[in-house]
Amino acid sequence: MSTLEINNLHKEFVDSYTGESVVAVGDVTFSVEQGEFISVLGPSGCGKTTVLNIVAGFDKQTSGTVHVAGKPVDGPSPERGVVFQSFALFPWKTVMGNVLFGLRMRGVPRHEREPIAQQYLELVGLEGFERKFPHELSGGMQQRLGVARVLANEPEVMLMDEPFASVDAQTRRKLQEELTGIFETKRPTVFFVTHDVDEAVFLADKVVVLGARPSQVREIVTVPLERPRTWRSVLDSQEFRHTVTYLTDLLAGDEPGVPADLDPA
Ligand SMILES: Nc1ncnc2c1ncn2[C@@H]1O[C@H](COP(=O)(O)OP(=O)(O)OP(=O)(O)O)[C@@H](O)[C@H]1O
Repeated sequence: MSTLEINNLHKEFVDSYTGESVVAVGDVTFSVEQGEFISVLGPSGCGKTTVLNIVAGFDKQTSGTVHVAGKPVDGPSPERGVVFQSFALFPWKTVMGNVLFGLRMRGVPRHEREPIAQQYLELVGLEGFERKFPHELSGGMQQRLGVARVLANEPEVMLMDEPFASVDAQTRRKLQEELTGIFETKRPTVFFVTHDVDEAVFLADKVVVLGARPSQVREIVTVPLERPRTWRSVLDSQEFRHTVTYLTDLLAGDEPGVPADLDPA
């Protein structure tokens, strides 16, 4: 049994004013194993966020099924923690308070909460900032807090919707490396939506490529890179460049080309 199983997912939105319907997700089927990192790529508007929202329980599919750890998804749950692009932290709570909140909601006994929260804050490099408020942190630190808050709940799957899109390019690289390190330490199951092919390949074990609307899975590409990964080692690797080229061609709608340096012609 896979941790996340999506079968024949289909979603139509009906415009309440005109009555017209938009097919946001055509027929999407794929699964994610426990401890696997999946990136989801696809053209703008192909339904990536809609699939994520349905897995999160924020939205309901028109047809098809989503199971997490064998149970059908029925509304939001800390078992499917979401890291948002906009951070979505509690501004009135401290860094520690933001992490403690989920633990309290989950019914973790009071005396266990703080050590668990501390462990996850250390994991994301926020030790020493426990008593600060979110507005006192940089964008990158807020995003790391978002990751700590979700992981402290030990979710079945961590859902991430372009979490690094609003931070500068240099911080983004750093956060991607940190997320890889966290993934390699804790091995959560991750479902990561992005537009960025390099990011998708750097982070993931597999990249799920969705086609244009009405979306279907075009291909699932296994990333042939060993872990641990750093940008330095990955950028030097032929496998990384070939995988990025292959996916870029796929997204452009071309037949994937043979990389020039492998072309015998
Ligand atoms: N609440 C909604 N009501 C009506 N249409 C919607 C709604 N949410 C999404 N859509 C439509 O569904 C389609 C898929 O949107 P979605 O945001 O899931 O795509 P996406 O692949 O995540 O896009 P992007 O890459 O641009 O972020 C789009 O055509 C969008 O306009």
